[in-house]
Amino acid sequence: MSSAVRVHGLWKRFGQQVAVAGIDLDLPAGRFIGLVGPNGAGKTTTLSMVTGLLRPDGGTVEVVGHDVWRDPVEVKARIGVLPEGLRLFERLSGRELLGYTGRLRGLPGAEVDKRATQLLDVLDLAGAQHKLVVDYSTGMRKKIGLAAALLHNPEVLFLDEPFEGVDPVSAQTIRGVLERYTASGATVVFSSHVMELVESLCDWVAVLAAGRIRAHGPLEEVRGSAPSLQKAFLELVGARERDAGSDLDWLGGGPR
Ligand SMILES: Nc1ncnc2c1ncn2[C@@H]1O[C@H](COP(=O)(O)OP(=O)(O)OP(=O)(O)O)[C@@H](O)[C@H]1O
Repeated sequence: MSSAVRVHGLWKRFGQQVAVAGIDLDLPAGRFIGLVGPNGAGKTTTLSMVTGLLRPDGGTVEVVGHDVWRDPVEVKARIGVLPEGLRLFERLSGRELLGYTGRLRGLPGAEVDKRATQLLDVLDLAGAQHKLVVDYSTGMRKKIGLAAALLHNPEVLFLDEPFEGVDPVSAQTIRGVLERYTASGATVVFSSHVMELVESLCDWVAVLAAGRIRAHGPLEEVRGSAPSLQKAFLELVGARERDAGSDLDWLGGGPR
């Protein structure tokens, strides 16, 4: 089994807050991989360090055999990233953004045009291609960000919460593109706290909580005998079955 990503002893601290507490991970190539964990678990921090956006305090990261921090250009040529809080060039149209991204990636102009037309079409953005990105909706921004991340046909695609704020129709479209991409041997690593989504898309998962890996492996292995990934996840992160409401006796009907 070849690895898409190898992480060893990864650490990140923000002041007193330890965000990532010594993670070891070996993510296999050609899989649809989900990085799951509750809010604040360290998913974004981990993905930022793995993709060369945030320097770790300690540890190493290798992507397709190259060290991310020693060999950043080699790694960045082989990966696509859809980061959280995606920043785009707002005053470009969707089509111009792809044209610019393609040239930055060193692709010939005619090839960029061809790929951009196909991606805009598949992602249902052809009608909005000449609109400025600043006027795009949340879902449209995710889709144009995804198109920009895919344009150079990366070996590994990293997506931070790609379905957040996306309607079901756009989610289905994104899903179709990603499934087709992994079916051809490429690797997707995406973060989410929506278990149903991860369970239906991924064949390999890593569960992160409080900056540590709680479980990782093929989906069936991590799910174990639990009826769903959600249940397995709640057990793994040690969530108590709280009586949500006993302290909120003022909430709802009755005197205000
Ligand atoms: N730039 C920063 N400065 C200070 N603390 C930070 C910073 N970035 C992250 N943290 C802290 O690190 C921890 C992990 O945050 P991170 O954003 O990686 O979690 P996450 O799993 O992506 O969460 P979510 O699902 O809510 O997006 C949190 O406690 C967060 O408050």
